[in-house]
Amino acid sequence: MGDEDWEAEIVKPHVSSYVPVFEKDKFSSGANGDTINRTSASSGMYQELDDGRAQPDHFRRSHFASGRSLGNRGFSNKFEEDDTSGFLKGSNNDCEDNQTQNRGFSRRGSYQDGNDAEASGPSRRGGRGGFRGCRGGFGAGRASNECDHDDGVQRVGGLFSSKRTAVSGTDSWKSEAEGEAGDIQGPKVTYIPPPPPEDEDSIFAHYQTGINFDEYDTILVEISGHDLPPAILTFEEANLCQTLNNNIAKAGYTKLTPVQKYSIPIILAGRDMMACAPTGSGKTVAFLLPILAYMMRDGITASRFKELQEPECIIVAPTRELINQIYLEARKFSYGTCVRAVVIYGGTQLGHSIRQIVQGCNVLCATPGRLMDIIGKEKIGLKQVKYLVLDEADQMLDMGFGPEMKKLISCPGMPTKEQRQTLLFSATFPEEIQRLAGEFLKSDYLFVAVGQVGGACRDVQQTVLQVGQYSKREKLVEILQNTGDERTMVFVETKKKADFIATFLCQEKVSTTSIHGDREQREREQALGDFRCGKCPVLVATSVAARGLDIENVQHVINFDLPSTIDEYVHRIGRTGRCGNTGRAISFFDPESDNHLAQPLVKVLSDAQQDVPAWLEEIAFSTYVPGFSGSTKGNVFASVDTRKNYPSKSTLNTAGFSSPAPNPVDEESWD
Ligand SMILES: Nc1ncnc2c1ncn2[C@@H]1O[C@H](COP(=O)(O)OP(=O)(O)OP(=O)(O)O)[C@@H](O)[C@H]1O
Repeated sequence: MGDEDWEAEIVKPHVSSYVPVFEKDKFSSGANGDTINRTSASSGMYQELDDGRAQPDHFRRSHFASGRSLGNRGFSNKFEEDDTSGFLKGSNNDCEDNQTQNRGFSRRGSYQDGNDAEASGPSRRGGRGGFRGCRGGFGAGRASNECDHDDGVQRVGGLFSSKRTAVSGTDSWKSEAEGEAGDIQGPKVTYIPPPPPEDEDSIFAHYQTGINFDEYDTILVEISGHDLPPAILTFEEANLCQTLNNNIAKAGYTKLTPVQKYSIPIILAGRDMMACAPTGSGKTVAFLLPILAYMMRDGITASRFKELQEPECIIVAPTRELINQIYLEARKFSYGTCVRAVVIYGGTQLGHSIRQIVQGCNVLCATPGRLMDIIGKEKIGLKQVKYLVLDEADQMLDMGFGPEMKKLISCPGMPTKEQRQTLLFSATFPEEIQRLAGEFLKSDYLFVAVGQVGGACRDVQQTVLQVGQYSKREKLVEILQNTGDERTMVFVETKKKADFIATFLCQEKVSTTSIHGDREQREREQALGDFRCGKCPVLVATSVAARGLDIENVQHVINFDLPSTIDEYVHRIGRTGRCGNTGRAISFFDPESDNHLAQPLVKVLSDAQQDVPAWLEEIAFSTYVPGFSGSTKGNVFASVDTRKNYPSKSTLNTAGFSSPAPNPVDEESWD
């Protein structure tokens, strides 16, 4: 049975006016004649919204579970399953591929931008068949990822939703919001995210570094390029202004992480760079601090009286939640200064974004779609851009976002790469993407690799279990029974499956919420909030939550479905084991669909000194994967810098590294 059938089980396909799917105790899907029985406890999995759309009610009652009693576990008493499939069937019509999404209704009737796809159509399926698992496989990333291609339009089956949030009456930008949909027929997006708390305690709230924080010093760092500025070992050596130092102290930072030791002086020296460092090792601060330091040094101040706001720094990231998180970090470290950070992202009212900008904007944090919208509306000028930061840069440059990024750098007014500083950060950098980056970076950029390029965070204990797709739910419940109230992210392949698994877990009395691209922005933020605060200790997510999110106390990541690429695997499991804390990742490996990942998975596991199951090694060695050449053993770099003829230097980033790094001009000392 294909994914489409899987997804169909919770879908009332192509309904334009909602008929409760589980109106009767017994739902006959018709097409296949399979039946779903439900107990009264599971009644009303879907609720009708006042705009006629169906809403899975785990969203409403995701906190209903008193504790996490899983006593009622096992789903045989809930569903009658097809013996052979283990999955409930509905109509086969509702496959979630790009074509379908581009044309018609998804389950909730929301019309989905084809770009915002996970398991996106042909390329995704094709990826299963061919080799896409190895990092370095061009095009392996974006096509299978769910990100935020924001055009600001909430598409609802070609109809305007009747359920709208009121726009404030005296909204001078209302006309802009009206125009948000542009040429595309669709309702305007009116969601205005609540402002973040303003009190100092909230701004500087942070979590503790973990027991392995000092272990970062033992990671090998490799830098390549000419004229490397010396690394710094302490915050003091960065010579930041007093306000920044105060903010660093309030944030609870006492010691630099390796990527910070190298990136801060490189950026302060005005160099372009590409930095690859493990998930959770502090890349955000590595670029924010030197940028803010520059702004402080140059006396940059935000002015709400300027007609045209011209930010000095633009930061882009692939998802709304991630860019918001980066913004909160920027706000934290610019606290008490005259530098103003602003965040804009899709799924929110365009007028709101514009209002934020006109109040003064030095650091503009944006998702690509919203950024291009704002630029198109001439609400910001680009002439002053001194810093362009691409976080999750490999994703920002791949097939999905690459064209938009190219448009950005060729926008009228945007300084050329020679005139601006461009900074690329990620935990993964496939070689092909590194080559594409040349268009964005000055030719003498520096490449910093902390640990192995694309390697997994060593603080995550990785386990791979062989689980066929029909046993996955049972296994999931079994694992969650043992994790108690610990925060767990469960990654699945598709948006529909995310809904289904979340609903299923709610039925099993596990407080669960979900995040994926079919949910409205308000719901996404609510879900993340409920997960962060522990109200819902389980978050079922698609790849939209795979990268960058920094959530305290995520102890577990479960790959219910493995992703199509190894790079995404590395990002997903990196939601735990952050900042020196330890975490666990359990992945369900289904030999029916995941064999293409076996080789890169073995490599990632062994490089991170994790146990590699014998069965996985067997599959890896029996599966021919063209193009995969990575060693499966040893502590070698997979790839560092795709440029040839650039000197590189490896150094142990030890705590006892008490003098500045060797004179970088002395290239011989690098080898
Ligand atoms: N020097 C430091 N001391 C203490 N905590 C730090 C330090 N640097 C960063 N952190 C904290 O570590 C956490 C992870 O940082 P960050 O989100 O920047 O990681 P990242 O490398 O960007 O991860 P990812 O690859 O997943 O995006 C954050 O909570 C951040 O505040």
